[in-house]
Amino acid sequence: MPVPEPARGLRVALLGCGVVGTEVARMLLEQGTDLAARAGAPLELAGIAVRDASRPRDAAIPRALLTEDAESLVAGADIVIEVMGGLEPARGLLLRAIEGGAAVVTANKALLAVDGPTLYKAADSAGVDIYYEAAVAGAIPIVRPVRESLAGDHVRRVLGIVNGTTNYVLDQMATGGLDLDGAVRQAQELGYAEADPTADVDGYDAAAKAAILASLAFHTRVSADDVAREGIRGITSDDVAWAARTGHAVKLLAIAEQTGEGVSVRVHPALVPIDHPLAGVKGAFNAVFVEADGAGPLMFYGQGAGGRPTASAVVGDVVSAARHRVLGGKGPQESTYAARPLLPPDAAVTRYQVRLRVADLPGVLAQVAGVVGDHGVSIDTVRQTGPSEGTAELVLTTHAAREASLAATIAAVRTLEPVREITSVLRVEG
Ligand SMILES: NC(=O)C1=CN([C@@H]2O[C@H](COP(=O)(O)OP(=O)(O)OC[C@H]3O[C@@H](n4cnc5c(N)ncnc54)[C@H](O)[C@@H]3O)[C@@H](O)[C@H]2O)C=CC1
Ligand SMILES: N[C@@H](CC=O)C(=O)O
Ligand code: NA
Repeated sequence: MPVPEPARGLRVALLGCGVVGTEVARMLLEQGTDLAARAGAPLELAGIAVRDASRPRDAAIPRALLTEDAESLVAGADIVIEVMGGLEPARGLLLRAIEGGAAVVTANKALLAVDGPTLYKAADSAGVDIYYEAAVAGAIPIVRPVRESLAGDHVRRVLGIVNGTTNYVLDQMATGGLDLDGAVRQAQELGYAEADPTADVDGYDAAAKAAILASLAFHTRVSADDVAREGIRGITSDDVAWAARTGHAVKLLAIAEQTGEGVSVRVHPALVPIDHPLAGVKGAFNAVFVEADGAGPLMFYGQGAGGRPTASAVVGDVVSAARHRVLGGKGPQESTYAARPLLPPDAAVTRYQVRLRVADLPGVLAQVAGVVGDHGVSIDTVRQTGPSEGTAELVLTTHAAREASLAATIAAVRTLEPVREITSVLRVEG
């Protein structure tokens, strides 16, 4: 039997050698034999583009591979991996890689949520792959299942925790371990946070991921600007403690829904009942629920951040792209044929928990309840604590109401004479 010709090695260019890039390089170098067998050709790490090649680095990174000339590295590559982050030069380098005929793999959700369509169109025209599993929920296979496994189904809703940093921070606040700033610092040290962690804290990172997931799930172009976004900066330790007292956990949720009217995508903190599976998602773990007509409910769970888990998703994509180089073919392209209308943020319908401090006088509860009812919002439960120093705390939980009705209700309640303070307004989900 003739001995098969060894396949030509594929030149892989790595852009960025931070938390994720270091682990991608380690996997490519340490698992070369297995990866070559799975891809059908050796994956040769041709170089690693960095800002400063003289900086001390992990011992696994061969100095000879480091270059400060990303443009030249990209020019000769079969597969380009972008784990630098940021919009530029990442976008320009990826476009040049695609135009030069390379397949690209990126973890850069911020870029994809802002200008993904430019990259998808370029990849389509050049007939090359663009893969981005690591861009949503780190190690969890979610992009591929939504894009490929559910391509025959009708997805109604995607709901989940897609930011590891904020989940870690809320967890620390709940256990009394650290305050928001201290927990964010620790998330940075653990490699979960973005280069600028305000992207995590203020919900931009989760909004980018929600936009990518909604685009895939609903075959409709959704960009970061289309997502109603609220981060966790306003969440206090008191909110977290009250949540526990009323049988909830505070979570930063990403919710993408398709209704008869269109598509709504939002990111905000919410109270999740303590017996709901999302309430049990701890640390930097993520979980995503997908509800589809045929499949019914699906749940995806795993590590949403961190160097090695994210590198797992990146290297998986590299193997897929390499297989296409060896065997021919191409992965799926962007699908936006449905072009569903995008609904305004205040069209969302959800339940709310409102905490307010009121004067401890007879009839106050009836007065508040009357104003709430006048706005078409119905109260599910009321809880009162106090009195203390002449005031009592009311905790109202509503039935499902439109965001716009709730906003008008809160504005009216705030003007009532006995109302001293609206302490917090949190959505209740799950
Ligand atoms: N850290 C995580 O858990 C996850 C990160 N991601 C994404 O992966 C990407 C990388 O994230 P990290 O590794 O955490 O960031 P990082 O900040 O640790 O690493 C980025 C590296 O790229 C380098 N870099 C930036 N601009 C460069 C340029 N022009 N030329 C050469 N090198 C350049 C930086 O110096 C840095 O070392 C980002 O897009 C991030 O959003 C995605 C999922 C999870
Ligand atoms: N900063 C992100 C990293 C992964 O996408 C997070 O905390 O989830
Ligand atoms: Na993923």
